[in-house]
Amino acid sequence: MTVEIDGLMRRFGTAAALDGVSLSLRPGEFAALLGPSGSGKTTLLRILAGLDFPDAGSVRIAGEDVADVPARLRGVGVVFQHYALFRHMTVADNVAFGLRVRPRRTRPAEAEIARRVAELLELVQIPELARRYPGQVSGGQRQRVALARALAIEPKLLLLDEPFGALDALVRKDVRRWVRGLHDRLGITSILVTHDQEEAMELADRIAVMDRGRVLQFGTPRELLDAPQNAFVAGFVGDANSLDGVVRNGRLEISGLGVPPREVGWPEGPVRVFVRPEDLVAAPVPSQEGALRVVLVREERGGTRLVLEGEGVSLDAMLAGSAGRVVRGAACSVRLREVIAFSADGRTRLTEREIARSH
Ligand SMILES: Nc1ncnc2c1ncn2[C@@H]1O[C@H](COP(=O)(O)OP(=O)(O)OP(=O)(O)O)[C@@H](O)[C@H]1O
Repeated sequence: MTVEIDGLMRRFGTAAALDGVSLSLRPGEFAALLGPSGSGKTTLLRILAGLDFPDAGSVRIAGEDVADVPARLRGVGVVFQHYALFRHMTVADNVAFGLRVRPRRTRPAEAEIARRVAELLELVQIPELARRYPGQVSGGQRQRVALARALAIEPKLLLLDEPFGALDALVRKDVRRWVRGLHDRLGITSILVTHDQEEAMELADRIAVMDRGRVLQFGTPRELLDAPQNAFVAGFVGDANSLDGVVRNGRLEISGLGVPPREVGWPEGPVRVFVRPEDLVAAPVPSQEGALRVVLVREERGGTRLVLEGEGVSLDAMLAGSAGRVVRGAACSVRLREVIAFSADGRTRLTEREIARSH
């Protein structure tokens, strides 16, 4: 089932919540909308669900323009962060709700509804909770009820708005893996709204990075990490250090790192430079030589992660494998392995890996 979103605009007063959003989803795809608060993610989801309407642009679901299709006839299942379960209804009645409110013509008989609810509770692995009320089950179980309720109408498209936000970290990991498995088994198309990168990276086939009502890039997690198309994506995805740089006389100078200028074939002028922690390799030096100081040391699986501070900069770096141990307060120098840089307006990617080659 395809979803084609074309040129969506949505204004609230003078502010544009969506400012020309176009996206195309493949059948069976799991997409995520990732972006800071207020970037328009929920507005886009609400328009897809038929709970809000665009000022311009179109949405086609399975080839059909849904502008005039009311929410309950769109075949779209929605799960919100706060479940929105009916507290006075049992788990089974909550799941049955979407079927019972159908117009009589398409409403299944009660026996059929009961059969489908039992099947769905099996699917989400909580058959024993059918007669309980939402207040009598755990957060993770409530989330499963909300999913079963969204799936009851056999949606072609499943919309998930921060569905794991209210769960604690451990349950969250479990539930999201399970949701991805369910998506794969049912063969539906899903869109997840989140501001948690790790969640988007783990769950989604492709991620749309949003900022201020626009989609700045739509790509696989790998594409976003390896080839960000603009400075916003480079800074937002993957914890990169963002640094001021300038190209002068054909050489790139990066402020605050204490690394020598490098020859680059870029136009003269200011640039924004992004360096991932793995590509900023630190090694201790005698204290009078180092411009950078270690302020935090954290042991990780892949090595020792450091936070370094220098004149006007705070950097996430990795300790060189050969460096032994460092303590807080130690002086360090750094070596750059790979950088991604953009022109000052953030729109033109200059080049990658140029610095790496010059080492
Ligand atoms: N009903 C509304 N009335 C006025 N402004 C709104 C309304 N709904 C959303 N907005 C504004 O539109 C912009 C986009 O909001 P939206 O909720 O889509 O962002 P979001 O990316 O989902 O944010 P969050 O991650 O905080 O949920 C925000 O500036 C918000 O204040």
